[in-house]
Amino acid sequence: MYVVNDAAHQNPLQTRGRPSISTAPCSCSGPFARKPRLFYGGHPPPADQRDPCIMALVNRTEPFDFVIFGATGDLTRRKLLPAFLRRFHAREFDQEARIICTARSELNTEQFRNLCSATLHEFAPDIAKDTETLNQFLGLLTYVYLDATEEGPHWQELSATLPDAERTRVFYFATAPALYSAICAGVSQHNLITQHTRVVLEKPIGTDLQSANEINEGVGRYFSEDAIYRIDHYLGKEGVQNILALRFANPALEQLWSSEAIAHVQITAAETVGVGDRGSYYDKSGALRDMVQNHLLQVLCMVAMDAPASLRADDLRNEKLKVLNALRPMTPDMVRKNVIRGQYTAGRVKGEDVPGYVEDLKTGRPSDTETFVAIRTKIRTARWGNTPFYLRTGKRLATKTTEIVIQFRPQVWPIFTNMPSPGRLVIRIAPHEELSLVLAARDPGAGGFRVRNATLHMSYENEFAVQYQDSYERLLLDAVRGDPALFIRRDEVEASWKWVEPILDSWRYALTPLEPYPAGSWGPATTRALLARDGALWHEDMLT
Ligand SMILES: NC(=O)C1=CN([C@@H]2O[C@H](COP(=O)(O)OP(=O)(O)OC[C@H]3O[C@@H](n4cnc5c(N)ncnc54)[C@H](OP(=O)(O)O)[C@@H]3O)[C@@H](O)[C@H]2O)C=CC1
Ligand SMILES: O=C1O[C@H](COP(=O)(O)O)[C@@H](O)[C@H](O)[C@H]1O
Repeated sequence: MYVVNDAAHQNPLQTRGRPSISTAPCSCSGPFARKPRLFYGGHPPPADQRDPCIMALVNRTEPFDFVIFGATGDLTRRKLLPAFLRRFHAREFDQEARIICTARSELNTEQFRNLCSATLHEFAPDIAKDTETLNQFLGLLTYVYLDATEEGPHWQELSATLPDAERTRVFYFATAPALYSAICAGVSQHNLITQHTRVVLEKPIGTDLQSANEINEGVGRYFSEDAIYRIDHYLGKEGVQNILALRFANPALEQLWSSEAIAHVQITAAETVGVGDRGSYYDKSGALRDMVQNHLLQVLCMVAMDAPASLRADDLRNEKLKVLNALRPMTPDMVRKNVIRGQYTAGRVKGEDVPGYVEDLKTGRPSDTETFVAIRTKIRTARWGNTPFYLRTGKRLATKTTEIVIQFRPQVWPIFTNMPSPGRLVIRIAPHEELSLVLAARDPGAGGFRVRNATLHMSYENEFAVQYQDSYERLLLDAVRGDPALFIRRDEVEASWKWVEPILDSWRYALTPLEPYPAGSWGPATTRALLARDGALWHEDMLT
């Protein structure tokens, strides 16, 4: 049988999708013997359709211990456990792995596994229906009651689940950040930090620069920076990583990648969902902290950074940091002119009536938290100095869309009398990964030389016949393997907060009005004016 070579790789960005296989002889007989079929890291076919010789070309991990703090929470249920189940099903790790789940709910392991079974049927139904895989996976889970803020025997119980100091050990903090320091102190006091331990921090890393520093220092007292993995799930998205390939594997495109050819860049993360049951968190956060400080700025970095020397973590992070440091600082006057903040009111989304934000909160009190933000900014570099970047995100918008629009400049001396609007490249990340290049083309037929726009379109789903990983699948296993390339370094967090803070300060003095927008729209009406003054249109307006 052909077997996967388990050699740990150095950088999944470089090796992902092409791990080596060793050629131990196949022990099978019949039509499949010596004729292995291969698939690339996606989900293998259901068990009953599996070719006995199929070996996933996935980078198998060594056995590891993964401890989740906050294992009864929403994130663990909806994202972490389904992601692990999928990777287990793809045979990226085997039954020697241990996933230790901790929280304050009074449960034993059997009760916890039963809860997980129901959760996995809900959030990974395609895999959970394979009972053999599901049961094997549930067998990896152990539940330990643990209140991070209290000393007590539960820490010894946790310790007892971690007998092997030589194994990779990951602590995943899926709790409120206020608990991070207490958890670090607990694992340290009980000698649970080994030289093979790393820690994954969920967002938000703070609500401003000072609180971010407090969190980073709190964790930094126990873990060195290279053992701290700050997750930003946007970096794990296939479409976001593809920005690297698009830019740095297509030199012709990279030649155009500057203010010389690019009039402006739009980065949009629009959601149709409202605040849901995360109101108590969201109302203290708002769209600027929840989405812009982290996800949108990271995407902006991927679009704007210079080519890194390699795909190694620090090379990537150094280039991203330069972009963050080059963002034009916001003064109160600039915030007033360049930032729109809005809050959704009742409206219709996808054909359904939905309530406004304040009703969604169910507190009975008004709120001045923004559920929408649009920002016009510039990057003070020779490459980008003359190109505005527009960022926009919001809840209860017209469609679920995450995309980047690269708007090219118009022809300097048009020889055609009826030139259409200048071309653009649209990098769509959600709901599907797609690339569209809008170019001018001659309209065929009689009637003179007419030019109009035509679109070259590529859908990743059609182009690459693989079902690729969700970002949490990728990032969890990157943390296990010890590859920090898609995680955020402390100085990036600080630089992001430094840029965002003046906006928050200016809002505190009510210098920017909170504008209502109906659910199902594209945000407050003034959002259009932000671009109109540069003679530009948002993407949806270009299409009408
Ligand atoms: N949910 C999401 O979609 C996202 C969440 N995040 C972040 O992930 C983190 C977790 O979010 P989420 O799952 O939604 O939060 P939840 O409130 O749903 O879950 C919190 C978890 O923390 C546990 N917990 C609370 N207090 C203690 C304590 N003193 N000791 C030990 N465990 C404790 C809870 O256990 P118990 O209930 O048993 O007490 C529960 O398991 C947050 O930082 C959030 O910002 C980030 C991105 C998305
Ligand atoms: O981190 C967050 O991201 C989600 C949006 O993520 P996406 O992958 O669906 O684009 C957002 O809903 C949530 O408020 C925020 O905390």
